[in-house]
Amino acid sequence: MVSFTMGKLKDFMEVFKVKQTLLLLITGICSYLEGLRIAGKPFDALSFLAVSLSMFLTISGTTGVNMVLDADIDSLMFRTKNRPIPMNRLTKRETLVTSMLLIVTGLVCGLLVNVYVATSGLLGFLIDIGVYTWLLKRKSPWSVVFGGFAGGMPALGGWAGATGSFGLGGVMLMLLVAVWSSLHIWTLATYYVDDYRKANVPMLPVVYGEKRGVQGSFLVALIVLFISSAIYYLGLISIWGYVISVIPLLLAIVFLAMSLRRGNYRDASFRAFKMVNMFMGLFFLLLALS
Ligand code: HEM
Ligand SMILES: CC(C)=CCC/C(C)=C/CC/C(C)=C/COP(=O)(O)OP(=O)(O)O
Repeated sequence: MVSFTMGKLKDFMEVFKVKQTLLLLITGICSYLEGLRIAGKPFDALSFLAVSLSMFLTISGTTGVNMVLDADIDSLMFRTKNRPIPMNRLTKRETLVTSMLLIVTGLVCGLLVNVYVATSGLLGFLIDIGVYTWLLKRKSPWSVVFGGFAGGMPALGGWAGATGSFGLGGVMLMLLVAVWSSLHIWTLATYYVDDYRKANVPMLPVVYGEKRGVQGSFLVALIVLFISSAIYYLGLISIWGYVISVIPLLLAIVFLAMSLRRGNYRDASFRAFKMVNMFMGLFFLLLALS
């Protein structure tokens, strides 16, 4: 019985995409801490716990619903074919029921803090599942430009949990993550372009080619650099926090620019993917520490 439960737990951890959920949670928690600093409010353990739990549960549940809806695509792609649902280690039904329970519990936790935290959680779910997964992912190369705003919701909700409203700082941090999401996925999709093509997912590099995938990533990386600079000028992150976190982003920009001359689009995109994830984690951790 115990091994069965441990096995199920491991499968649910995979369905909830632990690494992605963790970085999303980091953006939300660090926005919360920065919001407290800017608002001059004291740290309140109960509020912090409720906001963190709300985000963890809604993000995990949303990812689980995405996995249920994408199970057919996942079974066709090398990168995702061994996931729990395509491998019949979890049923769609148990995954959907568990995910929806997590989302509802997460939204209630959010409401315990304020309506803004709950609203950002609900928007994250609706944009990820409604706009990205259901409406656009199988139809448009621009799906992630809109779906990325789901990724920005934890940052917005964290800020609102601390300050009591969606302030300029929260909107700027949300925008950073939302725009960064296109860079995050287009670098990955350029590396896995054959996989996405096999599954008929019209990601940018599938529709317009790998070079366009790199060009799109390069352009978005410059926009992310601009938004991160604006956040620095708003006084939300210190100069050393900004400089340290921007280094991997600049490296990604160099990798992408060089590949436009050398033609090694895939491996440059994969290296850029790792760099831009490092940028995101560093930026938010140093935002909260500075
Ligand atoms: C529409 C927005 C997004 C899409 C479509 C997306 C998609 C993906 C995909 C396809 C992967 C690879 C997963 C795998 O191979 O198992 C991934 C990994 C990941 N994502 Fe996202 N993601 C999005 C937003 C975000 C956001 C906003 C964050 C964090 C702020 C994030 C953090 C991560 C992390 C940390 C990983 C693991 C990276 C690694 O394996 O090194 N993602 N994402
Ligand atoms: C507050 C709240 C609920 C926010 C939601 C945050 C969130 C889960 C963002 C991730 C966005 C997303 C669509 C990832 C899955 O992409 P994919 O299906 O293309 O990835 P895959 O190919 O690896 O399955």
